[in-house]
Amino acid sequence: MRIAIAADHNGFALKTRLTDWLTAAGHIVDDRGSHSDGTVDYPPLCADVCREVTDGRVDRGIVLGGSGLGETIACNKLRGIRAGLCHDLWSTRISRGNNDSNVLVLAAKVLAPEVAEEIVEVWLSTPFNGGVHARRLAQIAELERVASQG
Ligand SMILES: O=C(CO)[C@H](O)[C@H](O)COP(=O)(O)O
Repeated sequence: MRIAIAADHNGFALKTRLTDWLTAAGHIVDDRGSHSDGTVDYPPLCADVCREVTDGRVDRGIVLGGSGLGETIACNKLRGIRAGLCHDLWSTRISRGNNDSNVLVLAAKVLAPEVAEEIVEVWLSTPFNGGVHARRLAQIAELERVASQG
C-alpha cells in the first residue's frame, strides 16, 4: 500500500520505527514529517497527511502524537477523512471493519512499539464489512456535507 505518515515531536521516534518496518514489509511510505524531535504543532501535519489521502496520492494515512487525541480531532475536520485512534487490536478491527477508517492515529506515549506494529498490521489487513456500516457511514458523510454548508 501507499501510506503517508506524520508525527509531532512525541511521535517522532515511533514514526521512524514504523516507517522502517512498513518499508521492510513492502509498503511505499511517504514520510511527511516532522523530521526531528523538536517541538512542532501537529494540526498542519495532520492536514498534510489527510490531503494525501483525500487527493488519492496514497491509500492510507498514519498519524502519531503523544495521546493522539488532538490529532484525531484535527484529521476528522477534513472532508472524507475517517480517522480512528486505536490503542488495542479490538478497536483497530472496529475502526476498519465498521468505520472504514482511512487514517490511523496512534498514541506514542501510550503504546509499546511492538503493540503499535501489531495495530498497524491489523489495521492494514482488515477489510471494511459494508452492510449496515455502509449506511451509517453515508449518514456521517451527510452530516459532513450539511456542516460544510454552514
Ligand atoms: O498527542 C498530542 C495531541 O493529541 C500531542 O502530541 C500533544 O498534545 C503535544 O503536546 P506537548 O507539546 O505538550 O508535547
